[in-house]
Amino acid sequence: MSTEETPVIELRNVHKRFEHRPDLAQRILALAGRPIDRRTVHAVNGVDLAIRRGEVLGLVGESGCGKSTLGRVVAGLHPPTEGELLFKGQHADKLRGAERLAYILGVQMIFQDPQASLNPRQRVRQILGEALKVHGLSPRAEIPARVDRALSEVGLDADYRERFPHQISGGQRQRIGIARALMVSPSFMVCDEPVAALDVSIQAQIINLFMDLREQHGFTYLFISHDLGVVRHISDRVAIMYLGKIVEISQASEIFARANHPYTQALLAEVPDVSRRGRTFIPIKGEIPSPLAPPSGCTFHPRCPHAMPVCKEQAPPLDLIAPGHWSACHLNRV
Ligand SMILES: Nc1ncnc2c1ncn2[C@@H]1O[C@H](COP(=O)(O)OP(=O)(O)OP(=O)(O)O)[C@@H](O)[C@H]1O
Repeated sequence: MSTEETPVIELRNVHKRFEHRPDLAQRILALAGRPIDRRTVHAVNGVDLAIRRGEVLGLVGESGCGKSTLGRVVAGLHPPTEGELLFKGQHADKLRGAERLAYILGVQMIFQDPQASLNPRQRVRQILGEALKVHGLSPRAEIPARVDRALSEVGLDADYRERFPHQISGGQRQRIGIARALMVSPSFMVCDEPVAALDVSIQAQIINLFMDLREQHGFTYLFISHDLGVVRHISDRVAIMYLGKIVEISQASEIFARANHPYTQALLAEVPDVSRRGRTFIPIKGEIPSPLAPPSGCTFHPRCPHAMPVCKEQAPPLDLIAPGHWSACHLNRV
């Protein structure tokens, strides 16, 4: 395989498990002697995924299905519990020194809540310059000019340099988060619900900024969102996640025109479509089960309108059902 074809990121049978985090009520009950629930949360449950250079891969699914955890695994913030993570064809856990730094800086994460991810006690120039200083990536004298360049790339003027995060609006704070990522010249961005906390009008501006940056720098994006409208707008391919697994993946146009998996079909049916007034709104039956006790077989079977006996017993693998289109459903096997 030539370097051109090597995916930027490749996951091979990646799992991420956590010890269950007790909530406040459970911690209070534990003080009274009630045993703490020590079951394991299987947040990512055997994901195979290759992300190609320059593509925008949208990752969609309901809250709690493991999207953020998968994004953090890709960005190197969570080591996989099991399976392999490759960056440009090299095993991420074997990278050392400059190669490890190239991965850690090359894959930047943009978070939903820029307020929480920006140090409230630092001015914008300090927030933006920090990684360059820590890693000795630039002579100190050159940092202010690089800060101004990054601010200009995200559409902010140099006046923002001296401000603190609380002196900036939500949309502008997200621009600062993106400028901070740009400072270390990444090639890949994991965007975890980056516009979910913003007003709709601001959302469009930030999405346009992501697309402009992609054009200028050739970035690759893993774009995590529960909003199919946003994902449809920007993605080349879309992966649908359910209880820690990818259940369908294909070109975005294919997913929206010919969704195969009953879960994807249900998600699409949930998107209110203003252009088709009077369309019936079909919510997905029931709630997403807890990853502490996932259902047997196909984990979607308790909510699936087409469930068959085999669905309760065997987990369907991802099958190739059309060129570039994979879906994990027993209906494709009967
Ligand atoms: N550090 C952690 N410790 C324990 N459990 C965790 C941890 N991080 C995530 N989880 C659990 O893993 C599961 C998947 O969470 P994750 O945040 O990845 O889902 P998500 O699809 O991104 O949801 P959301 O959209 O609500 O952020 C959840 O049950 C969550 O409680």
